[in-house]
Amino acid sequence: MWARGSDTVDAVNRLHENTVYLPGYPCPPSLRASSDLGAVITGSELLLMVVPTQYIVTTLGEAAKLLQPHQVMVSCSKGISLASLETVEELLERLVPPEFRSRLAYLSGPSFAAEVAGGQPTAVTVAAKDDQLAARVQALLSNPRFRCYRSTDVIGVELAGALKNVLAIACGISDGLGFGNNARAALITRGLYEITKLAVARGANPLTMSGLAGMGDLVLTCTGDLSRNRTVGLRLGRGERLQDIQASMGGAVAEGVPTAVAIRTLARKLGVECPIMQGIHRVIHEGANAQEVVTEVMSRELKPEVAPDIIKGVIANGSNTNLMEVLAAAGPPQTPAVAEAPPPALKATALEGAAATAARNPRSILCDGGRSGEREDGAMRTATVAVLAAGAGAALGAAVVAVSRWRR
Ligand SMILES: NC(=O)c1ccc[n+]([C@@H]2O[C@H](COP(=O)([O-])OP(=O)(O)OC[C@H]3O[C@@H](n4cnc5c(N)ncnc54)[C@H](O)[C@@H]3O)[C@@H](O)[C@H]2O)c1
Ligand SMILES: O=P(O)(O)OC[C@H](O)CO
Repeated sequence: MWARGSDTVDAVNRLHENTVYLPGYPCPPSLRASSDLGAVITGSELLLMVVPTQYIVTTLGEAAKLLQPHQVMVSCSKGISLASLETVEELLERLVPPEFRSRLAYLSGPSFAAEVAGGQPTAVTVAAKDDQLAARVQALLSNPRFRCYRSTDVIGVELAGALKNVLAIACGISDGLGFGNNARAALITRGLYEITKLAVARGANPLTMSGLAGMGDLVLTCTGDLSRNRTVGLRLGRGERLQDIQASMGGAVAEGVPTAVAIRTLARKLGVECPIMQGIHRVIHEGANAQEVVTEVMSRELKPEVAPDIIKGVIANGSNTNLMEVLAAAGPPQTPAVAEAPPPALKATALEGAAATAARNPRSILCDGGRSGEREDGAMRTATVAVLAAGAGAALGAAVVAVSRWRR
């Protein structure tokens, strides 16, 4: 093991415990620590790179040139470079020799170090562009207490791991302000939507966001008090200053603090709207009042839960997902049959008609068209219901009937 500080090296070699960063968890006596990075790199077959993202370039630097194609490097860092807006994948591909690029893998997912060290059951994702490399790392690192899944969606796994840290700070702030479970659940859910939009805009598979590196790590870090990012948020919400919080962390890092800056710039460049992430940036880096930011975010223009252009992006980027295989296998889409909203007195008949149309057509899905919402003074209206014939209807099975009613 390489460590920067001689106190860490000493503690691991003499006491067989990382008393500086992970006290209370004995290391195997066979583990040797050194501060000679070149020696550690050249003497290893599989390297785990676990340096905080903002220090990767200065730490690895010239030593990256020592890497040989028979070796493998697995990054466990979760962040985005503030200096260049690069993901860890992009940073490493720039630093290592060209022939080593195919030897890079990325490990991410819900994994508090203390629980892993304590032998608690943990599941993570290992991503590599080459599935065979991912499978090799998966086999090497898995054991009955540490289960690795594999993926080839490197950008998805990387962005999910980096962006959840910003949301963990948001959840901490919310809890620190005294908001309840509803607020935390809303932040996690709408935060995942923002992560998905950004990741899909960078070419990620949307399904990765519901996996261990996405939803898994997001839930862990937003709700688990072992999280440094959530803890920073909690203390901010209770009124402490960021500088004081960071100064008290003994060198430990909350990756979400710099990632919040990087992601604001990245979101602007990609043209992706991320109100929660932007709000967090304003609170932690611009000194905005958290209560006021919450009110602003909650008072924005009302909108659909999932924007239509996101669905298009998801389909376009999900070309290696089962969904696209299902769509392709189901053949060309059929002409949509649409049942428009009837006057209130006739609605039951029209809805039954729409449902009957769906039932006759095994390839159809019946869903809420979501187009109504216009006010008709004091009147209660029934939502427009559209029967959309989608090619995947047959494969998806049951038709869903969603009818909504509302009163203003
Ligand atoms: N701790 C976890 O539970 C956990 C789990 C999964 C992934 N990660 C990721 O691993 C990465 C490292 O996190 P950690 O928990 O090991 O860090 P940490 O907060 O425990 O420790 C910070 C580390 O950064 C080093 N450091 C501080 N200043 C530095 C500098 N100027 N140059 C080089 N190194 C410097 C310190 O020596 C120390 O090793 C992060 O990207 C984190 O998101 C952490
Ligand atoms: O302590 P945090 O907030 O850096 O989170 C640690 C890991 O990323 C959890 O998977």
